[in-house]
Amino acid sequence: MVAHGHGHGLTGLYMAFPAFLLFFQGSALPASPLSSLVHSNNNNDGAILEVKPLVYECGPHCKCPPSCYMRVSQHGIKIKLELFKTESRGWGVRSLESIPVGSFVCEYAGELLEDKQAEVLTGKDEYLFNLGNEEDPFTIDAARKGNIGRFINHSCSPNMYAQDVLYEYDETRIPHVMFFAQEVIRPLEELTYDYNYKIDQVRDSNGNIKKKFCYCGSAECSGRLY
Ligand SMILES: C[S@@+](CC[C@H](N)C(=O)[O-])C[C@H]1O[C@@H](n2cnc3c(N)ncnc32)[C@H](O)[C@@H]1O
Repeated sequence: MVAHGHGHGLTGLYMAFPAFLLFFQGSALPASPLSSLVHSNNNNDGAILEVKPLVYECGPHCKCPPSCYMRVSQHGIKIKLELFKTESRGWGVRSLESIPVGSFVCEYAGELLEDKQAEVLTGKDEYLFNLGNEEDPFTIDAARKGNIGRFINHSCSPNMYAQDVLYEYDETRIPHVMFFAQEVIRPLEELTYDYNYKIDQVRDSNGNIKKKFCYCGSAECSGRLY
């Protein structure tokens, strides 16, 4: 399987789609979600300035209003984004406006797969995002259903990071994957994140190492996506 994703560089990404919601019906929230919040570097403007292992936002069980500053990424895309054709990497996504550092940009939406399901998918693995739990791996598949997040390309010098976020349930194996700006992003600059592949670790169904060149154009480019 070829999926990009968190930390492990195994292989791809996910929004709350119906299958996922059904799966989580009845999941319990922690007794006090606020007590589990990662507060540091989350300022009153709703900016998260560096990636955290996990961020709890306020959820349906909190008494705070929808405008609460602990509801950073759950209201959807607020920035004008544009899909455009890149020269060498297919479709890409750029912002039509300036994005302040730490701002929420968009979610990676798709269907939730158990890793075993993902393994049997063939030919459509470029839209897989691995949620990164080694023992209980889940994958977000944006091949058939997804949002604009599925068109965001990889860069070896990315301007966004993927942040795990929970708010409406407490299932740490299946967080929302939310993209935040890790620097000020200028208008018309392409949005990118690090797919986190490990070179020579991606294999085809026969066990042969797969190679893909990286065309991110960064001065720090490693030359290979995987
Ligand atoms: C999640 S999709 C991104 C959207 C894709 N460009 C499209 O047109 O649908 C991932 C695929 O985009 C291409 N891609 C993304 N970043 C790339 C990069 N830096 N260099 C080369 N190809 C890239 C690869 O084909 C990769 O498998």
